[in-house]
Amino acid sequence: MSAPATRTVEVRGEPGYAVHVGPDALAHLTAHAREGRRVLLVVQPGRAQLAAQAAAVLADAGARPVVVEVPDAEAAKTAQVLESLWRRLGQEGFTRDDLVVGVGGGAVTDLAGFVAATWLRGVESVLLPTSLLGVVDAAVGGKTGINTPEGKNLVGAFHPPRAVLCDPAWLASMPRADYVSGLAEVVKAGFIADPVILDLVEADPVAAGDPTAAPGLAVELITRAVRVKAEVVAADLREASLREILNYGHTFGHAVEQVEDYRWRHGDAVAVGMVFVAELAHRAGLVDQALLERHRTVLGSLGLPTAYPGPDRWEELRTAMARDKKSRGSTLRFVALEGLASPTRLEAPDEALLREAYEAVRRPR
Ligand SMILES: NC(=O)c1ccc[n+]([C@@H]2O[C@H](COP(=O)([O-])OP(=O)(O)OC[C@H]3O[C@@H](n4cnc5c(N)ncnc54)[C@H](O)[C@@H]3O)[C@@H](O)[C@H]2O)c1
Ligand SMILES: O=C(O)C(=O)C[C@@H](O)[C@H](O)[C@H](O)COP(=O)(O)O
Ligand SMILES: [Zn+2]
Repeated sequence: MSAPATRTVEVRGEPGYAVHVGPDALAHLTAHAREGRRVLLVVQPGRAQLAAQAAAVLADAGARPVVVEVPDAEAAKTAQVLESLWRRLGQEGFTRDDLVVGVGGGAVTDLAGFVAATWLRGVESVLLPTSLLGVVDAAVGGKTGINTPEGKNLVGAFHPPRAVLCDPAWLASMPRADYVSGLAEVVKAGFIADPVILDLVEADPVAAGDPTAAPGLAVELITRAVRVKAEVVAADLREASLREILNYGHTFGHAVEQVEDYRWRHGDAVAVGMVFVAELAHRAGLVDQALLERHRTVLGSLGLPTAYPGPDRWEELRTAMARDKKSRGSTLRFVALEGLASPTRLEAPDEALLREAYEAVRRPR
């Protein structure tokens, strides 16, 4: 089977940047290596081989790479880890001309991006996402940050990278459940803006869930989702309004993650969140029965959860939703659809409808 060609999605901005997806992605790192340029590679455990390849590309072009491994997953997104990276940059004498490169999943690209945003009030970053969620979501769009004991992503900055590079072959080692969870964000892009994504998944959900067996489909789905995000963040980097559509399914999804003490995968929670808000929008007269059911069939065909059964946790979920970043005062605000690829806001929905939507996602189908 021949490897798919590398595709490039441009993210417009000042400055803009490119997202390269395909087998030649790593070669684009050379464009960011200058003679003598110091480069801090912030690396997730397990990604040392890729980091070594990236360091070699940089060194061959005359740059001076420094490789630092950070703790795995959310343990990387702490003030302590951030401080240790600032100290290292100081010890190595990094200046404003130098570069930070993140190698790993979304946790590391968030951290590396925030180190770059804060060192000397901002140096350049290049991100090498190695998870599906990383390439279609976390690494693109300029949101960087860390967690505090009070919650996720509470400290951060908008600091777009200078490039995002991903060879889908890097994703092959991902556990299947994590890959499928990342597909929830791809499906989200389908519902809010690009229905071809839904058609592709519906045509062959097995292939869509297997980047090794179907690398061409993986590149197609990834670049389509990246294009949706690129268009949105180019128009509204700081989430003044339009960018909120990327939060489709996240109001209920974030609440499930919180109530479940973050034991649920993010994409799994977003999948149930999309079904919840589709149920809500259906009851509000915005979404017809066919579009509602399409949520269940597309997500379910990939093996994503479409229900949140179990004991009644409505009060906890309702409280968690009120703390959503999109809330204003005590008013709940949802991103909903008023038709396929036609996102809108659903503000202060009737409490009875909210409860009905919850009961609908409590019942497994
Ligand atoms: N900035 C944004 O806009 C944005 C958007 C979405 C998510 N995020 C953030 O991204 C993070 C979630 O990203 P994630 O799902 O990539 O999680 P993650 O970075 O924690 O990675 C999940 C696990 O997968 C492993 N992993 C990574 N690449 C792998 C590979 N190729 N093979 C095998 N294992 C691999 C990691 O080591 C980790 O154990 C969260 O912190 C979230 O807040 C940010
Ligand atoms: O990039 C965005 O904007 C998003 O909303 C993308 C989401 O999929 C993602 O989960 C993001 O981390 C949510 O951001 P946050 O503002 O809730 O931290
Ligand atoms: Zn998300």
